[in-house]
Amino acid sequence: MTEMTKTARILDGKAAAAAIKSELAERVAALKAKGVTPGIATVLVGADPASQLYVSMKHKQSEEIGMNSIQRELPADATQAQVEDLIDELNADPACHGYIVQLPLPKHLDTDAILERIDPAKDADGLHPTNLGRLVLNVNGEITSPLPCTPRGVIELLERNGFSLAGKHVVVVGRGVTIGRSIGLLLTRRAVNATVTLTHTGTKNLPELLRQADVIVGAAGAKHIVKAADVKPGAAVLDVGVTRETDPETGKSRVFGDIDPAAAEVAGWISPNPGGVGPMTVALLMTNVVEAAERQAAQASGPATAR
Ligand SMILES: Nc1nc(=O)c2c([nH]1)NC[C@@H]1CN(c3ccc(C(=O)N[C@@H](CCC(=O)O)C(=O)O)cc3)C=[N+]21
Repeated sequence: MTEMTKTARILDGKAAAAAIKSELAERVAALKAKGVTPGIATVLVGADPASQLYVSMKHKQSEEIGMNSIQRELPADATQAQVEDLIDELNADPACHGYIVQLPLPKHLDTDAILERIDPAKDADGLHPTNLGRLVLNVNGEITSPLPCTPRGVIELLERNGFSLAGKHVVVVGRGVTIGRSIGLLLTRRAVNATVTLTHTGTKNLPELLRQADVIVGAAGAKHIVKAADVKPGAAVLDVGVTRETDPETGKSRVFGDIDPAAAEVAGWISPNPGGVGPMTVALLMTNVVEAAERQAAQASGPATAR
């Protein structure tokens, strides 16, 4: 008797992100031909090394596809008023078509007030209350406002690998705004047509629900909360969770996902972490800004009658 170890196909986020970036490079070139260089900005408050790394990644990749990148920094002890002045400045800057405020912000700042101050048309994260509200209200029509990046990245990663979500049951683990709470708004739109169950660390019958899933999105930030035994054979499993632990013996920091690695032997598809949804988030962040620039350019040259 031969023992076969099945291995899931990889949802390669780096490859899908590279494809998106080459498409974006063409759209950037088309905008430049019309005299518009799409500009992305980041606001970093303080000098957290992980945040600095993430921000520099975003600038490097934006410049690679021909975008203009604007890097703004404030000291860790910046006041609420200083951050809000910078937001007002970027809102008014025609060279900045979209931007993010890198999270988390220092604890003394009112994060919600800062995020709500961003011009919704320039909201590169797609998480401004106005943009989330538009998603809630518009189930059928075309959406002409920025969309949440990571949820959009998850959907693009599946679709670009030939995985159709129509009619599928997606079980999402995690209720944070960046993924858990917002991804259902995209997945249940008629254009995608998936069915969504939103679960979290307080869900009592989580294994039972997971076993019914055609797609599992692990975004609770709870180490290995999704066990191999809870994955339906052939299901697509996407790992978006990040849990950092310091090894007490070596003192080294290690990163764990929400998915038990043994799930790869049961799943049909698996997105690695790193190399999965992370690169997609950056690609969709840039997509939001290019789309914002396209809309702002169209408005500037549009008919003068409609008001
Ligand atoms: N306003 C705001 N918007 C964000 O989108 C946002 C944020 N704040 N704060 C922090 C988190 C984290 N985040 C990541 C994006 C890409 C990778 C990524 O590409 N990771 C690589 C590995 C990169 C590496 O560590 O070398 C990967 O998964 O393969 C990771 C994390 C965006 N965030």
